[in-house]
Amino acid sequence: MSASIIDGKAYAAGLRARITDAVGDMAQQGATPGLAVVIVGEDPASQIYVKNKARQTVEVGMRSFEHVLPASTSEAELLSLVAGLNADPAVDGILVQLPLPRQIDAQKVIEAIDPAKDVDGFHPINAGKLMTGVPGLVSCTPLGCLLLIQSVQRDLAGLNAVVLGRSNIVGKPMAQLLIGQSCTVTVAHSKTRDLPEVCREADILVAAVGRPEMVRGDWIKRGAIVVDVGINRVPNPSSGEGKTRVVGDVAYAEASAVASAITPVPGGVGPMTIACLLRNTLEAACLRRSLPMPSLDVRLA
Ligand SMILES: NC(=O)C1=CN([C@@H]2O[C@H](COP(=O)(O)OP(=O)(O)OC[C@H]3O[C@@H](n4cnc5c(N)ncnc54)[C@H](OP(=O)(O)O)[C@@H]3O)[C@@H](O)[C@H]2O)C=CC1
Ligand SMILES: Nc1nc(=O)c2c([nH]1)NC[C@@H]1CN(c3ccc(C(=O)N[C@@H](CCC(=O)O)C(=O)O)cc3)C=[N+]21
Repeated sequence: MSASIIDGKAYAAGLRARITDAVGDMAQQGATPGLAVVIVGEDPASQIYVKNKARQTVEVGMRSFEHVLPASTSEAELLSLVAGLNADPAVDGILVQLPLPRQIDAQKVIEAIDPAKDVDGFHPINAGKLMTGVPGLVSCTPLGCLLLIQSVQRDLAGLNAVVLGRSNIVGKPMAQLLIGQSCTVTVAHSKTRDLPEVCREADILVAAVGRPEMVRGDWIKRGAIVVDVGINRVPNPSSGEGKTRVVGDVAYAEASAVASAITPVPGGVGPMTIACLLRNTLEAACLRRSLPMPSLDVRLA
Protein backbone atom coordinates (compact mmCIF):
# COMPACT_ATOMS: atom_id res chain seq x y z
CA MET A 1 0.00 0.00 0.00
CA SER A 2 1.15 3.50 -0.67
CA ALA A 3 -0.43 6.14 1.50
CA SER A 4 -2.33 9.04 0.03
CA ILE A 5 -0.54 12.33 0.64
CA ILE A 6 -2.50 14.85 2.70
CA ASP A 7 -1.78 18.10 0.86
CA GLY A 8 -1.58 20.67 3.65
CA LYS A 9 -0.29 23.33 1.30
CA ALA A 10 -3.37 23.03 -0.94
CA TYR A 11 -5.77 22.81 2.01
CA ALA A 12 -4.19 25.91 3.55
CA ALA A 13 -4.50 27.81 0.26
CA GLY A 14 -8.19 26.89 0.14
CA LEU A 15 -8.68 28.06 3.70
CA ARG A 16 -6.91 31.35 2.96
CA ALA A 17 -9.15 31.90 -0.08
CA ARG A 18 -12.25 31.59 2.14
CA ILE A 19 -10.66 33.90 4.71
CA THR A 20 -9.90 36.44 1.96
CA ASP A 21 -13.60 36.54 1.01
CA ALA A 22 -14.69 37.00 4.62
CA VAL A 23 -12.10 39.72 5.24
CA GLY A 24 -13.28 41.50 2.08
CA ASP A 25 -16.81 41.61 3.45
CA MET A 26 -15.58 43.01 6.76
CA ALA A 27 -13.37 45.61 5.05
CA GLN A 28 -16.45 46.94 3.20
CA GLN A 29 -17.95 47.67 6.61
CA GLY A 30 -14.73 49.43 7.65
CA ALA A 31 -13.78 46.60 9.99
CA THR A 32 -10.53 45.19 8.55
CA PRO A 33 -9.00 42.63 10.95
CA GLY A 34 -5.43 43.27 12.17
CA LEU A 35 -2.74 40.87 13.37
CA ALA A 36 0.32 41.92 15.39
CA VAL A 37 3.33 39.60 15.37
CA VAL A 38 6.15 40.22 17.83
CA ILE A 39 9.56 38.64 17.47
CA VAL A 40 12.42 39.11 19.92
CA GLY A 41 15.94 38.28 18.70
CA GLU A 42 17.47 37.26 15.44
CA ASP A 43 16.89 33.51 15.12
CA PRO A 44 16.95 33.23 11.29
CA ALA A 45 14.43 30.33 11.15
CA SER A 46 11.95 32.28 13.30
CA GLN A 47 12.39 35.36 11.14
CA ILE A 48 11.44 33.39 8.02
CA TYR A 49 8.20 32.22 9.70
CA VAL A 50 7.42 35.75 10.82
CA LYS A 51 8.00 37.08 7.28
CA ASN A 52 5.72 34.34 5.86
CA LYS A 53 3.03 35.18 8.39
CA ALA A 54 3.20 38.90 7.61
CA ARG A 55 3.04 38.27 3.84
CA GLN A 56 0.06 35.93 4.10
CA THR A 57 -1.70 38.26 6.52
CA VAL A 58 -1.56 41.03 3.92
CA GLU A 59 -2.49 38.62 1.11
CA VAL A 60 -5.81 37.76 2.80
CA GLY A 61 -6.52 41.50 3.17
CA MET A 62 -5.77 41.91 6.87
CA ARG A 63 -3.55 44.56 8.40
CA SER A 64 -0.18 43.25 9.60
CA PHE A 65 1.75 44.91 12.41
CA GLU A 66 5.29 43.54 12.72
CA HIS A 67 7.37 44.27 15.81
CA VAL A 68 11.00 43.14 15.58
CA LEU A 69 12.77 43.69 18.90
CA PRO A 70 16.47 43.17 19.70
CA ALA A 71 17.55 40.00 21.56
CA SER A 72 18.49 42.24 24.51
CA THR A 73 14.86 43.37 25.06
CA SER A 74 13.85 43.21 28.73
CA GLU A 75 10.76 41.45 30.03
CA ALA A 76 9.34 44.80 31.14
CA GLU A 77 9.78 46.27 27.65
CA LEU A 78 8.01 43.30 26.03
CA LEU A 79 5.18 43.41 28.59
CA SER A 80 4.69 47.09 27.90
CA LEU A 81 4.51 46.45 24.12
CA VAL A 82 1.90 43.71 24.76
CA ALA A 83 -0.11 46.11 26.95
CA GLY A 84 -0.09 48.64 24.10
CA LEU A 85 -1.28 46.01 21.59
CA ASN A 86 -4.03 44.88 24.01
CA ALA A 87 -5.28 48.47 24.10
CA ASP A 88 -4.94 49.13 20.33
CA PRO A 89 -8.36 48.91 18.64
CA ALA A 90 -6.74 48.18 15.23
CA VAL A 91 -5.20 44.97 16.63
CA ASP A 92 -7.48 41.92 16.78
CA GLY A 93 -4.80 39.26 17.19
CA ILE A 94 -1.45 39.18 19.00
CA LEU A 95 1.24 36.54 18.45
CA VAL A 96 4.51 36.63 20.36
CA GLN A 97 6.90 34.26 18.59
CA LEU A 98 8.38 31.56 20.83
CA PRO A 99 10.94 30.71 22.08
CA LEU A 100 11.89 33.98 23.81
CA PRO A 101 15.38 34.94 25.03
CA ARG A 102 16.40 33.68 28.48
CA GLN A 103 15.84 36.94 30.37
CA ILE A 104 12.11 36.85 29.49
CA ASP A 105 9.59 34.59 31.25
CA ALA A 106 7.47 33.32 28.34
CA GLN A 107 4.60 32.25 30.60
CA LYS A 108 4.34 35.78 32.01
CA VAL A 109 4.13 37.18 28.48
CA ILE A 110 1.51 34.65 27.39
CA GLU A 111 -0.61 35.53 30.42
CA ALA A 112 -0.27 39.26 29.66
CA ILE A 113 -2.00 38.91 26.27
CA ASP A 114 -5.71 39.73 26.30
CA PRO A 115 -7.36 36.28 25.92
CA ALA A 116 -9.72 37.80 23.32
CA LYS A 117 -6.65 38.64 21.17
CA ASP A 118 -4.71 35.44 21.93
CA VAL A 119 -4.78 33.99 18.40
CA ASP A 120 -2.16 31.38 19.40
CA GLY A 121 -4.61 29.99 21.97
CA PHE A 122 -1.77 29.72 24.52
CA HIS A 123 -3.36 31.81 27.31
CA PRO A 124 -4.55 29.65 30.25
CA ILE A 125 -8.08 30.99 29.70
CA ASN A 126 -8.15 29.63 26.14
CA ALA A 127 -6.32 26.41 27.08
CA GLY A 128 -8.88 25.93 29.87
CA LYS A 129 -11.80 26.60 27.53
CA LEU A 130 -10.49 23.94 25.14
CA MET A 131 -10.13 21.49 28.02
CA THR A 132 -13.66 22.13 29.29
CA GLY A 133 -15.33 22.20 25.87
CA VAL A 134 -16.18 25.91 25.91
CA PRO A 135 -15.72 27.83 22.61
CA GLY A 136 -12.49 29.84 22.57
CA LEU A 137 -9.36 30.43 20.50
CA VAL A 138 -7.65 27.09 19.76
CA SER A 139 -3.91 26.64 19.25
CA CYS A 140 -3.20 26.88 15.50
CA THR A 141 -1.03 23.82 14.89
CA PRO A 142 -3.34 21.27 16.56
CA LEU A 143 -6.34 22.91 14.89
CA GLY A 144 -4.61 22.58 11.53
CA CYS A 145 -3.78 18.92 12.28
CA LEU A 146 -7.42 18.16 13.13
CA LEU A 147 -8.62 19.77 9.89
CA LEU A 148 -6.14 17.65 7.90
CA ILE A 149 -7.21 14.45 9.71
CA GLN A 150 -10.86 15.27 9.04
CA SER A 151 -10.11 15.90 5.37
CA VAL A 152 -9.41 12.15 5.25
CA GLN A 153 -12.04 10.93 7.70
CA ARG A 154 -14.83 13.15 9.01
CA ASP A 155 -16.06 10.97 11.90
CA LEU A 156 -13.28 9.99 14.29
CA ALA A 157 -15.43 8.57 17.10
CA GLY A 158 -13.96 5.48 18.75
CA LEU A 159 -10.63 5.60 16.90
CA ASN A 160 -7.39 5.13 18.84
CA ALA A 161 -5.30 8.29 18.61
CA VAL A 162 -1.71 8.51 19.83
CA VAL A 163 -0.18 11.95 20.28
CA LEU A 164 3.60 11.86 20.49
CA GLY A 165 4.68 14.89 22.54
CA ARG A 166 3.03 16.74 25.44
CA SER A 167 3.97 20.39 24.92
CA ASN A 168 1.47 23.10 25.81
CA ILE A 169 1.53 24.41 22.23
CA VAL A 170 1.08 21.15 20.29
CA GLY A 171 0.75 17.84 22.15
CA LYS A 172 -1.68 18.75 24.93
CA PRO A 173 -4.15 20.80 22.86
CA MET A 174 -3.97 18.14 20.11
CA ALA A 175 -5.01 15.51 22.66
CA GLN A 176 -7.89 17.72 23.85
CA LEU A 177 -9.17 18.24 20.31
CA LEU A 178 -9.09 14.49 19.64
CA ILE A 179 -10.92 13.77 22.91
CA GLY A 180 -13.47 16.31 21.66
CA GLN A 181 -13.87 14.12 18.56
CA SER A 182 -14.50 11.07 20.79
CA CYS A 183 -11.18 9.38 20.03
CA THR A 184 -9.50 7.20 22.64
CA VAL A 185 -6.37 9.26 23.20
CA THR A 186 -2.92 8.25 24.45
CA VAL A 187 -0.33 10.97 25.03
CA ALA A 188 3.24 9.65 24.79
CA HIS A 189 6.47 11.47 25.68
CA SER A 190 10.11 10.96 26.58
CA LYS A 191 9.28 8.82 29.62
CA THR A 192 6.84 6.55 27.77
CA ARG A 193 7.85 2.87 27.85
CA ASP A 194 8.02 1.00 24.54
CA LEU A 195 7.06 3.85 22.28
CA PRO A 196 6.95 1.72 19.09
CA GLU A 197 4.40 -0.60 20.67
CA VAL A 198 2.25 2.32 21.87
CA CYS A 199 2.33 3.87 18.41
CA ARG A 200 1.34 0.60 16.72
CA GLU A 201 -2.06 0.87 18.46
CA ALA A 202 -2.79 4.17 16.72
CA ASP A 203 -5.45 4.57 14.05
CA ILE A 204 -4.38 8.23 14.12
CA LEU A 205 -0.76 9.07 14.95
CA VAL A 206 0.29 12.68 15.50
CA ALA A 207 4.05 13.10 15.92
CA ALA A 208 5.25 16.32 17.60
CA VAL A 209 8.57 15.55 19.24
CA GLY A 210 11.20 17.51 17.33
CA ARG A 211 13.36 14.44 16.59
CA PRO A 212 14.23 13.97 12.91
CA GLU A 213 12.59 10.83 11.45
CA MET A 214 12.25 9.17 14.85
CA VAL A 215 8.99 7.37 13.97
CA ARG A 216 9.85 4.37 11.78
CA GLY A 217 7.66 2.43 9.39
CA ASP A 218 7.34 -0.53 11.77
CA TRP A 219 5.86 1.76 14.48
CA ILE A 220 2.81 2.35 12.32
CA LYS A 221 -0.37 0.32 12.15
CA ARG A 222 -1.40 -0.65 8.64
CA GLY A 223 -3.94 1.86 7.37
CA ALA A 224 -3.27 4.51 10.02
CA ILE A 225 -3.57 8.26 9.41
CA VAL A 226 -0.18 9.84 10.17
CA VAL A 227 0.27 13.54 10.89
CA ASP A 228 3.84 14.79 11.09
CA VAL A 229 4.22 18.08 12.98
CA GLY A 230 8.01 18.03 13.26
CA ILE A 231 10.09 20.69 11.57
CA ASN A 232 13.73 19.59 11.84
CA ARG A 233 16.56 21.15 9.93
CA VAL A 234 19.21 18.55 9.11
CA PRO A 235 22.46 18.84 7.15
CA ASN A 236 22.08 18.17 3.43
CA PRO A 237 25.63 17.89 2.10
CA SER A 238 24.40 16.64 -1.30
CA SER A 239 23.16 20.15 -2.12
CA GLY A 240 26.40 21.77 -0.96
CA GLU A 241 28.48 22.30 2.14
CA GLY A 242 26.60 23.87 5.07
CA LYS A 243 23.24 23.38 3.31
CA THR A 244 20.26 22.03 5.23
CA ARG A 245 16.91 20.50 4.44
CA VAL A 246 13.75 20.15 6.51
CA VAL A 247 12.50 16.74 7.65
CA GLY A 248 9.67 15.73 9.95
CA ASP A 249 9.51 13.49 13.01
CA VAL A 250 8.40 10.56 10.82
CA ALA A 251 10.55 8.52 8.41
CA TYR A 252 8.32 9.47 5.51
CA ALA A 253 9.17 6.83 2.88
CA GLU A 254 8.87 3.94 5.33
CA ALA A 255 5.71 5.30 6.89
CA SER A 256 3.94 5.90 3.60
CA ALA A 257 4.34 2.22 2.74
CA VAL A 258 2.16 1.33 5.76
CA ALA A 259 -0.15 4.27 6.46
CA SER A 260 -3.36 5.00 4.55
CA ALA A 261 -2.73 8.75 4.57
CA ILE A 262 0.21 10.90 5.65
CA THR A 263 1.18 14.57 5.80
CA PRO A 264 4.47 15.50 4.12
CA VAL A 265 7.13 17.82 5.56
CA PRO A 266 7.35 20.45 4.22
CA GLY A 267 3.91 21.08 2.77
CA GLY A 268 1.80 19.42 5.47
CA VAL A 269 1.09 20.85 8.90
CA GLY A 270 3.31 23.97 8.59
CA PRO A 271 1.18 25.86 6.04
CA MET A 272 -1.96 24.91 8.01
CA THR A 273 -0.52 26.52 11.15
CA ILE A 274 -0.31 29.88 9.40
CA ALA A 275 -3.74 29.51 7.75
CA CYS A 276 -5.26 28.71 11.15
CA LEU A 277 -3.54 31.74 12.64
CA LEU A 278 -5.35 33.87 10.07
CA ARG A 279 -8.57 31.97 10.78
CA ASN A 280 -8.19 32.71 14.49
CA THR A 281 -7.51 36.38 13.76
CA LEU A 282 -10.74 36.50 11.75
CA GLU A 283 -12.58 34.82 14.62
CA ALA A 284 -11.13 37.24 17.18
CA ALA A 285 -12.10 40.17 14.95
CA CYS A 286 -15.68 38.88 14.58
CA LEU A 287 -16.04 38.30 18.32
CA ARG A 288 -14.74 41.77 19.18
CA ARG A 289 -17.20 43.34 16.72
CA SER A 290 -20.12 41.06 17.69
CA LEU A 291 -20.26 39.73 14.12
CA PRO A 292 -21.02 36.07 13.33
CA MET A 293 -17.97 33.98 12.39
CA PRO A 294 -18.37 33.00 8.72
CA SER A 295 -18.26 29.31 7.87
CA LEU A 296 -14.92 28.44 6.23
CA ASP A 297 -15.70 24.87 5.22
CA VAL A 298 -12.91 23.77 2.95
CA ARG A 299 -13.22 20.65 0.88
CA LEU A 300 -10.59 19.37 -1.48
CA ALA A 301 -11.64 17.41 -4.52
N1 LIG B 1 4.47 22.58 11.76
C1 LIG B 1 4.25 23.52 12.66
O1 LIG B 1 3.47 24.41 12.44
C2 LIG B 1 4.90 23.44 13.99
C3 LIG B 1 5.92 22.57 14.16
N2 LIG B 1 6.51 22.43 15.37
C4 LIG B 1 7.54 21.38 15.47
O2 LIG B 1 6.97 20.28 16.17
C5 LIG B 1 7.95 19.65 16.97
C6 LIG B 1 7.48 19.65 18.42
O3 LIG B 1 7.32 20.98 18.86
P1 LIG B 1 6.97 21.33 20.39
O4 LIG B 1 5.79 20.59 20.82
O5 LIG B 1 7.03 22.79 20.49
O6 LIG B 1 8.29 20.69 21.08
P2 LIG B 1 8.72 20.55 22.61
O7 LIG B 1 10.20 20.39 22.58
O8 LIG B 1 8.10 21.59 23.45
O9 LIG B 1 8.06 19.16 23.03
C7 LIG B 1 8.53 17.95 22.51
C8 LIG B 1 7.78 16.79 23.15
O10 LIG B 1 8.31 15.58 22.60
C9 LIG B 1 8.73 14.73 23.63
N3 LIG B 1 9.93 14.02 23.23
C10 LIG B 1 11.14 14.55 22.93
N4 LIG B 1 12.02 13.58 22.61
C11 LIG B 1 11.35 12.41 22.71
C12 LIG B 1 11.71 11.05 22.54
N5 LIG B 1 12.94 10.71 22.17
N6 LIG B 1 10.77 10.12 22.74
C13 LIG B 1 9.52 10.45 23.11
N7 LIG B 1 9.12 11.73 23.30
C14 LIG B 1 10.02 12.69 23.11
C15 LIG B 1 8.99 15.59 24.83
O11 LIG B 1 8.80 14.80 25.99
P3 LIG B 1 8.99 15.37 27.49
O12 LIG B 1 7.78 16.23 27.73
O13 LIG B 1 9.00 14.14 28.32
O14 LIG B 1 10.27 16.13 27.48
C16 LIG B 1 7.95 16.70 24.65
O15 LIG B 1 6.73 16.34 25.26
C17 LIG B 1 9.23 20.44 16.69
O16 LIG B 1 9.91 19.80 15.62
C18 LIG B 1 8.74 21.79 16.24
O17 LIG B 1 9.67 22.44 15.40
C19 LIG B 1 6.08 23.14 16.45
C20 LIG B 1 5.07 24.06 16.34
C21 LIG B 1 4.43 24.32 15.07
N1 LIG C 1 3.90 31.99 19.28
C1 LIG C 1 4.22 31.07 18.38
N2 LIG C 1 3.26 30.51 17.61
C2 LIG C 1 3.58 29.58 16.68
O1 LIG C 1 2.69 29.05 15.96
C3 LIG C 1 4.96 29.21 16.51
C4 LIG C 1 5.91 29.83 17.33
N3 LIG C 1 5.52 30.73 18.26
N4 LIG C 1 7.22 29.49 17.22
C5 LIG C 1 7.70 28.58 16.20
C6 LIG C 1 6.64 27.56 15.81
C7 LIG C 1 6.89 26.90 14.48
N5 LIG C 1 5.81 27.32 13.63
C8 LIG C 1 5.72 27.06 12.27
C9 LIG C 1 4.87 27.74 11.44
C10 LIG C 1 4.84 27.53 10.08
C11 LIG C 1 5.68 26.61 9.51
C12 LIG C 1 5.68 26.43 8.03
O2 LIG C 1 5.04 27.18 7.30
N6 LIG C 1 6.39 25.43 7.49
C13 LIG C 1 6.48 25.19 6.06
C14 LIG C 1 7.88 25.51 5.57
C15 LIG C 1 8.97 24.69 6.25
C16 LIG C 1 10.37 25.11 5.84
O3 LIG C 1 10.72 24.86 4.68
O4 LIG C 1 11.09 25.67 6.66
C17 LIG C 1 6.12 23.74 5.78
O5 LIG C 1 6.16 22.92 6.70
O6 LIG C 1 5.81 23.45 4.62
C18 LIG C 1 6.52 25.89 10.32
C19 LIG C 1 6.54 26.10 11.69
C20 LIG C 1 4.97 28.14 14.33
N7 LIG C 1 5.37 28.28 15.58
